[in-house]
Amino acid sequence: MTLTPMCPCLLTRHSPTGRREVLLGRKKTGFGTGKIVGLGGHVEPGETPLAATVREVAEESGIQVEPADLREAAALTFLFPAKPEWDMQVIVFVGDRFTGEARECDEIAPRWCPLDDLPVQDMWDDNQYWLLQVMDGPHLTATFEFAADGETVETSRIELGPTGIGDEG
Ligand SMILES: Nc1ncnc2c1[nH]c(=O)n2[C@H]1C[C@H](O)[C@@H](COP(=O)(O)OP(=O)(O)OP(=O)(O)O)O1
Repeated sequence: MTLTPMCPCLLTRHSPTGRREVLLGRKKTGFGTGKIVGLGGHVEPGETPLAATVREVAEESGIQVEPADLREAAALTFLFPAKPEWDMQVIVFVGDRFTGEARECDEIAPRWCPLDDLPVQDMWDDNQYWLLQVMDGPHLTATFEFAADGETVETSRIELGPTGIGDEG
């Protein structure tokens, strides 16, 4: 089984009215075009998931984040039995310290979304099972298996607890 390593990042802030928001973005190109996802992307060969996250956030939004200001929040496996070439190993990082204003690029249109009103209908189905849990909770390790439509989570296996998987590069 080959799992493509990916690294979505969830940056948060408080709006002027005190609402907590997370930086997501609508994908304009490539895999998952049209979906709203965390900023991030592929971990390149020889790169750690943390370094890839810092690089992808800067490339996709112009926002600068220091590695020390990110926390590994989850290690997720996405399995697509009907499309195994889509299988992924995803390390999710979260953080609330960064500099710069998010700007749109060719790949993605970033937008701040209230955590209490996420655009779930436009997000990957798996997000409903883990995204809010990882914002403040303990490290999460989980596997999601998608149905033949490539869209719907058919089974999920969630276990709590640190794994350290993101440190391995
Ligand atoms: N199922 C699911 N749940 C949550 N998040 C995601 C998925 N599938 C996903 O692809 N994602 C996330 C992971 C990444 O943050 C983005 C997709 O990144 P992508 O744009 O494909 O990666 P890049 O490396 O930027 O792309 P290219 O430059 O190679 O085109 O969505």
